[in-house]
Amino acid sequence: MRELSDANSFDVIVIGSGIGGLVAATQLAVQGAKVLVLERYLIPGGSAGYFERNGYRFDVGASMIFGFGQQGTTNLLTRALAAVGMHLPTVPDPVQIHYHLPQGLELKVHRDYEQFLAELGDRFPAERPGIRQFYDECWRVFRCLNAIELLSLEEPGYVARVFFQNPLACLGLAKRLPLNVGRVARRYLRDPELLKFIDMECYCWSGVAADRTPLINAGMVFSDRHYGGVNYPQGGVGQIAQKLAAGLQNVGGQIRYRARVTQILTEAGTAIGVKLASGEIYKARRIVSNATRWDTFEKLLPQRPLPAAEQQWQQRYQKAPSFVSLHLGIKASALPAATQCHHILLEDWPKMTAVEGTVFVSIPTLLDPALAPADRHIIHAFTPSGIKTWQGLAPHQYQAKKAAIAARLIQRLERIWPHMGTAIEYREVGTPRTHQRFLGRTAGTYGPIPAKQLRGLLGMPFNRTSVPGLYCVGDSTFPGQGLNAVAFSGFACAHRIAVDLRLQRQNHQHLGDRH
Ligand SMILES: NC(=O)c1ccc[n+]([C@@H]2O[C@H](COP(=O)([O-])OP(=O)(O)OC[C@H]3O[C@@H](n4cnc5c(N)ncnc54)[C@H](O)[C@@H]3O)[C@@H](O)[C@H]2O)c1
Ligand SMILES: CC(C)=CCC/C(C)=C/C=C/C(C)=C/C=C/C(C)=C/C=C/C=C(C)/C=C/C=C(C)/C=C/C=C(\C)CCC=C(C)C
Repeated sequence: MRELSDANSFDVIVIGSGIGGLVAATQLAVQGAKVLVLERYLIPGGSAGYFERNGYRFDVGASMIFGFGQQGTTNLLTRALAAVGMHLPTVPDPVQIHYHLPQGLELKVHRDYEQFLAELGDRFPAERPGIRQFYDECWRVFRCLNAIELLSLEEPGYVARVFFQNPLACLGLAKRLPLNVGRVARRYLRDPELLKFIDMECYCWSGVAADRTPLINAGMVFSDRHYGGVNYPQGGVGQIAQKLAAGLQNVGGQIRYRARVTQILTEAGTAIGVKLASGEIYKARRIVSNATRWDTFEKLLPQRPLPAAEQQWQQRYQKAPSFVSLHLGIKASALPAATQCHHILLEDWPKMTAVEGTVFVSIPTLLDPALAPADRHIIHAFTPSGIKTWQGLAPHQYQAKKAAIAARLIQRLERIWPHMGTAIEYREVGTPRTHQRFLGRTAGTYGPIPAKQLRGLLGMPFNRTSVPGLYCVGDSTFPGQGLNAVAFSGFACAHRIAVDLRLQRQNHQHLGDRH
């Protein structure tokens, strides 16, 4: 391989600027590593990106944001930004989700825990004590997490330190790592409709029902929504990545856009660099992939047989379907005054996990009106869809299929907001093909979901891989999907690399201060 100038060699190269990649990059840069982020798209953020049309600023995907609290240790987005001197004002969302479920089950998850329990208890009076016991069990997980420094579980020094500092919290977590929500829910709850509701409470962020959803993750989601709360970043979700990227550059890191990595280069089995579509080569002591595991091992390392650990992982985890996303700009008059920002619609329980079953709706302009022209709102309605049915279509067939699914979605939205259809001023439809193309995620997948019932989070890989020098970050690593979850993965990955590159000792105090 030809000699590279100093400008082309780094301590760490991060492939992709999703939130996972950016958190890893910023954490390493503040510890003095020479970091380069390579992003194939025009702006940073990946699934947490945005696009602008006709005066509307639409979020690409993520919109219900955890991790922006002000206290504890689980407010990882607040911390990641602060580490590079950044702050993002947010707007508190008073209701996490307004559910519209079968048999007229209308329910709001209030930011106030007692108000939520009271509303759920009114619907299932006989289950009041069990409801409290179940959600309190989730709080126990959250309190353990929120009491400890959150870094790499692959680093024995950290695990020993954190255990010594807070043995009860660590034992509490260790005990619950192998558990799924379903088992715990059935311990306290009996009513079949209530158990279906718990399935939906899990499915809408984990992509699977309660039986397959790790309790640790549920502890985060079901408690943080009442603790730090769900908070919408002012200026849109895209601001998180914009600020992280700006912060990265302020602390000496570099980021390049339109820089698609086509290959991870190896020497004697060790990852040593990357090759771009342009033919340019960059080298680094460590390579981090924020692409999904499928893309990393099947596309960026195609010349190698799939490592045994990855084969095993692929048997345990499968690709969650992608989504069809309907982005609308509507006249504000179509929404009644007390409308909430996030909604979930389902008409038949058996369709919960089916393609076009559950509809997710986000109306971020209720929290930040500046995202749309005056007297207008943004509606982002999305529903699961697999890529197969979108492939091999002629352009007119593709357009017709998009129009048909948009019409079906609008009809379903009209059951809640009857004037929606006539209030639409702007419309754009994204499909699994769109997500695959713009996010570089194979089949446009939402991320890995258990292919069968697993032991909680125990099967989820950490950041190191079986290829020396290569690490993964983002939602195909522990603890999975979610911006706050991938932020954790970014902190953990940076920590493991800092130890491997011996950055940690000189900077430990620095990192510790920020935690
Ligand atoms: N909260 C919500 O409402 C919501 C909705 C959708 C998604 N999400 C979350 O967003 C998170 C995604 O975060 P993430 O960090 O794992 O990944 P990501 O997919 O957001 O980011 C990966 C980045 O890598 C880039 N990339 C991929 N391959 C590349 C290559 N070969 N060369 C250069 N760049 C490349 C992509 O363009 C993208 O910017 C998920 O956890 C998901 O759950 C949340
Ligand atoms: C020493 C000993 C003994 C032991 C040790 C133990 C330990 C220490 C352990 C630990 C552990 C840990 C640290 C863990 C961690 C975890 C975490 C951080 C987690 C997190 C999570 C998060 C999550 C899951 C989130 C998620 C979210 C999401 C996904 C969201 C989404 C949403 C959606 C999609 C929806 C939308 C809706 C509408 C629109 C309506």
